[in-house]
Amino acid sequence: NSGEVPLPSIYEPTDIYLLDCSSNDLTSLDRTNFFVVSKAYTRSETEPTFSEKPQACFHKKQVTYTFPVSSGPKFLRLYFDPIMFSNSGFHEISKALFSVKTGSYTLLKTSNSSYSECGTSSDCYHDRSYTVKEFCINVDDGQALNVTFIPSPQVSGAYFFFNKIEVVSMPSNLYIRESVPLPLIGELSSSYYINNSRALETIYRLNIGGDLITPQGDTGMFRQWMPDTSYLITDERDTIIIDSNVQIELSSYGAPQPVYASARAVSSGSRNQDGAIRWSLPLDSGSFHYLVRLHFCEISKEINIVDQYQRVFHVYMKNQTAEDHADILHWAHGAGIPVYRDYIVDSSQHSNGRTYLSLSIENSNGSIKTKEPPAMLNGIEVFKLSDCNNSLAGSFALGARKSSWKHAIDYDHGEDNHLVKISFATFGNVFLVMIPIFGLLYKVFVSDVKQRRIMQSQSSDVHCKSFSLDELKLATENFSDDLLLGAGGYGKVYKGSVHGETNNYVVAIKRANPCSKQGLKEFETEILLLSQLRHCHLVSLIGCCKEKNEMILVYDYMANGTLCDHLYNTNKPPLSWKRRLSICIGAARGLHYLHIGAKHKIIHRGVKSSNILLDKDWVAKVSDFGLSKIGPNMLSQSNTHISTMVKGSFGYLDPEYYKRQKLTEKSDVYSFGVVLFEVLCARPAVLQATTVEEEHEKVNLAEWSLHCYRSGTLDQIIDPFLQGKIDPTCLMIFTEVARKCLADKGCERPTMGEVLWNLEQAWLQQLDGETDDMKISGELPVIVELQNGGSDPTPGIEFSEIIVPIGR
Ligand SMILES: Nc1ncnc2c1ncn2[C@@H]1O[C@H](COP(=O)(O)OP(=O)(O)OP(=O)(O)O)[C@@H](O)[C@H]1O
Repeated sequence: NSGEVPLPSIYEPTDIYLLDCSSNDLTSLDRTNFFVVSKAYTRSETEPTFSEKPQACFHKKQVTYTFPVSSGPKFLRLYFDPIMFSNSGFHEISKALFSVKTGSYTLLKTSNSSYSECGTSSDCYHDRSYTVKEFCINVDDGQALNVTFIPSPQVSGAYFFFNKIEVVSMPSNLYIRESVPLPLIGELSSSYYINNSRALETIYRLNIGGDLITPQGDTGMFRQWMPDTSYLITDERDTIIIDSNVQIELSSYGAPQPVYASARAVSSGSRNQDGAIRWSLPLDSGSFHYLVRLHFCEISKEINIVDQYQRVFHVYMKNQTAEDHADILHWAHGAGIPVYRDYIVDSSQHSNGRTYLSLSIENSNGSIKTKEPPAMLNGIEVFKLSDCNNSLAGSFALGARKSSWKHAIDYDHGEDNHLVKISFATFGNVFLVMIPIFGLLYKVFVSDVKQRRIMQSQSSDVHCKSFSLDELKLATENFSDDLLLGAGGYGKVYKGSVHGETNNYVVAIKRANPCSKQGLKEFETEILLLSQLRHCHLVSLIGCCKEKNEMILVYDYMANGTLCDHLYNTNKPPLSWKRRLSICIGAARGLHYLHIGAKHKIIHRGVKSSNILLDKDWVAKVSDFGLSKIGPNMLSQSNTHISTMVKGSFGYLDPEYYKRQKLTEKSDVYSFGVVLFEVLCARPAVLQATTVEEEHEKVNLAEWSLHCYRSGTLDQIIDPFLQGKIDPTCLMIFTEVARKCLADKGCERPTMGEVLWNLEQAWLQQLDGETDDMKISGELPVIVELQNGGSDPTPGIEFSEIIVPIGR
């Protein structure tokens, strides 16, 4: 996991292209046609100066720019300056709503909130630094690099703009090293592989303990390295900068010499006694994996391999051990030789719903009073990896400069728990404010700010196509009963067909019953919430209609209906165990995402097997968010929020929530435990009332399965169809986690992340334990991309994109 190939210190890119909209070469900014950029460009020492002319390319139509590059990995850099652009008087910035794609990858998507930090205010105008989005894309043999800008089809008058596009080739294997197993933080026993089909987005590139390194100072690829001070949680005065007193031998293009020539180390005079340095790097909300590269170089002459006086320390990420015995000399085989180590971090696993990467280095004896040289670090790079939908799009601020580094509210760990650090890096300036504040005040402050932000972001981020009533009448043959898929508390659901850009698409259309108690407010909550969520295991909302008092929601059509349709009271063939398990894993992923992966913590409150839908490939999608609660302040139950959960989901209801009105994400865990037993036993959560006295205890599945578990008779209630088909260890793990989900007290139940992990372990056991007979039982391959990085030989069908390419 370290790169040490000797190479010349400056890389010479085979391709360098710059499409610069401020250049005089572009006489017409209003280009309608696809065009090819063929001008090779060499970066000058200084950034080009800008004329008074408008300096952006923009259009209301989709435009593709083609770069005729050689095959291999490329840096693609997109430069945006909305202020400079909008001040030229050409366009209303709020309509600059667009996405950018290359090949099958969605690189970014703007929303109104992208411009909210400084909008078109003249305060921002003085700053000429761009927001730069940098991606690493692999171009296949014989292909060109196509960059497509797509104005939002939902907003009339939407247009795209950019100021520059830069394409620079990079050495192969620089970031994506296909066959190299990378440790997954939190799951160090498992390895993670990144292959060339993944696109990367640079989130951070920091010169730890050093100054800004401009693109011209890089090893030939024009990467910019920022100082780390904005992300430092430890007081800078408790760290020391060590400068090199050895010759540095660059052995790869990993980082330029100045990154290695200085490092930040734990100060022996630190007022913190814990001998650690901590950084906190905000990450995009959403469920992404990140590649974290740490650069090290031993730069003290005194430390050499034979000497006992060695520098050995710990590295932690997300409060988990990344390196127990970081030994730079040992890794690099000498002083002055740079080395890097790569790690994978899963942002959806963050505790408490925070999306940031906490990183710390710590002296090996955990103290500042060490005789050994202190822990040190030279550089950090962090890349977001494209997700299962080939998307990198996350929150994207263009109004604020250094977008990904917009602001971070975080608090230190360990002894400094009372310290709140708020860093605002906007408009090119960095303000660091250290506010000593006690826990309670912190909570009130953060929850208040969050609550307001949630409301603001909710209203600004809505991307939901508006359908006319006529369109939906046409789609459903005037809401014909022949097209009825089902009915729920909200109203009837119809199968329908709507027009996309090129084809017709099948959708599910949910029309509110005028008598439904789920009123306008709840209808809007569902739209606001679902339109911001996108995950392979959540059903996708495509659009809505609010015309003539109608409230209609349009979703992706799930061809295989609900999970419960396949478990009981059905003529459908029973599902195999592996299919059931893979459905449970998918649904657990969806819920796990809601709890900690989404922008704000969301409690579903309506988890049940009829709200787990199955698409044509049997991928599970959690649906029905009408009851969901969002945000940090979920304990305060609003009377206006109709709780059909209480009415409609008897059998799934968390006893703690029911008795004490205490709603936490563990209520979803309870309900999911009931679903797990439904899946295992193929019976409903609640049986129809029985007249046979001794059968009463069987009515409620949760109670009955716990009773059977305790009395050791669980095997008697398992679906007979599954007899002999479940690996015993798999069954043990499955029942154990299902049982724990049903614990009386929320605090004794596992988190959704733990449930997911256990189900994945059960899956692995099932695969391991399968006899040949089981394997040839006519089963379709069921695919699970394991959270722990375990690779499946036939990846690909577990995840699907939004099926209908309209709407969001
Ligand atoms: N996206 C979809 N694709 C296919 N069928 C769907 C879709 N959404 C809902 N259905 C069908 O419509 C039925 C009713 O769904 P709905 O979500 O309104 O109610 P529910 O979840 O069953 O009940 P409640 O709203 O009371 O919780 C479902 O049981 C399912 O059969």
